[in-house]
Amino acid sequence: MDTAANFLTIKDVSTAFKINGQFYDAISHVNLQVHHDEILAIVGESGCGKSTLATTIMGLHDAAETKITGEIDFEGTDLLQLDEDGYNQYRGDKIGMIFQDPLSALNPLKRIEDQISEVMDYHTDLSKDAKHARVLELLDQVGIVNPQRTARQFPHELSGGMRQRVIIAIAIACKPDLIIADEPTTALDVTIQAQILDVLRDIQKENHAGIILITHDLGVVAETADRVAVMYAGQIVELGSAEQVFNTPEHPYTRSLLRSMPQRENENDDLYVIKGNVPSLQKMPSQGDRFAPRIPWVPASAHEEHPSMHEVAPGHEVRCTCYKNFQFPDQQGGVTA
Ligand SMILES: Nc1ncnc2c1ncn2[C@@H]1O[C@H](COP(=O)(O)OP(=O)(O)OP(=O)(O)O)[C@@H](O)[C@H]1O
Repeated sequence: MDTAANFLTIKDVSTAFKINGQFYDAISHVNLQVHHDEILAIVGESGCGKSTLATTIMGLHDAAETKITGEIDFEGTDLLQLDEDGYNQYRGDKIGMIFQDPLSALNPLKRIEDQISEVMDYHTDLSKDAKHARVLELLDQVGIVNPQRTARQFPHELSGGMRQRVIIAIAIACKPDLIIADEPTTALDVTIQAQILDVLRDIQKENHAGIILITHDLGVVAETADRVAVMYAGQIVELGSAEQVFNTPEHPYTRSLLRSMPQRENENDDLYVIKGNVPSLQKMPSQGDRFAPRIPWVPASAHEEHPSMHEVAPGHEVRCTCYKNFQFPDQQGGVTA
C-alpha cells in the first residue's frame, strides 16, 4: 500500500442550501486531499461550513433542498455520482463517521453488542461467533476495560466518554479507510477528550486510516492533527502541516483564531476578540475577500478581487494576498500593501 497516496480528493466542491426558494452556497469551491495515515483537521468558527463539508462527503443531503457541484474522488469513485444504495455500500464500511453527540447516535433500546454487530451484518458475512469476537476486540481497541460487560449494556448505563468510545468502535468496525469525526470530543470533559483523541490517533496508526477531524477547538487540533485546513465563510483560507499553521500562520483569519485562543503565554492578558460575525449564507459576499469586513483596517488594495490560494512554502497555502504585511492594530507598523 502506498501510504502517501491520496485516496480522497475533493475537487472544486460547492454545496448550496435552498432558503426561501433560492440556493445559497454554504461551502464554495473547496479543494482538498486526504492521505492514508494522517489526521487532517478542519477548523473555523461556528457557521464556516465544516459540518457541511463532512455531510457532503458522506452524502447526507436531501437532493431537493441542496445543490452540490464538483467531484469527490474516493479510491477512484466519484461519491457525488452515487445514489442512496451506492452510498450505503461506502458508509459504515469504507467510510466511518463519528458525530458529536454519542447519545443521539446510539439506539437507547439496543445492547452495545447488537449496535456494533449491526454494521457488520450489513457489510460483512462474518459468523455470529466471529462477530462476537470482533465486538470484544473493538471495545478493547477503543480502550474499554471490560469489553464483555460493556457489550451487554445499554447506552444509558454508560458515561459520555464510554458512549463516544462505542461510537468509535462502530465507526471502525469494518476497518474504514476514511473516518470523519465531527466535533468528537466537544461534549466531553477535558480529561476524557484527551483519552478519546488518543484512541483516534491509535486507530489512525493501526488501521492506516485517513481521519478528517472537524473541530472549532484549536487545542484539540494542536494535540492531534498532522495537517490543518482553516475554513472561513465556506472557503478554505489556509492549508498546511500542523507545524506550519501553528508556527508560521499566514492568513489574518488563522492568526486571529490563534490569537483568540487561551494559551499559557497569554493567560493573564485579555484575549483577542475577532470582531463581527461569520456572514450568513444570504449575506455572503459574491466576490472579494470574505474576511475583509472583519479586518477593516486593512486597505482594499491589500486584498485580491478574486482571492485564490498562494503557496507560501511546500504544502502550505494561503488565500488572498492580504496575508502579506498583515499586522494587528495594536502591533507596530500597520499594513503597507
Ligand atoms: N440545511 C441547511 N439549510 C440552510 N442552511 C444551512 C443548512 N445547514 C447549514 N446551513 C448553514 O450553512 C452554514 C455552514 O454551516 P455548518 O453547520 O456547515 O458550519 P460549521 O462550521 O460546521 O458550524 P458548527 O460548528 O456550528 O456546526 C451556516 O451559515 C449554516 O447556518
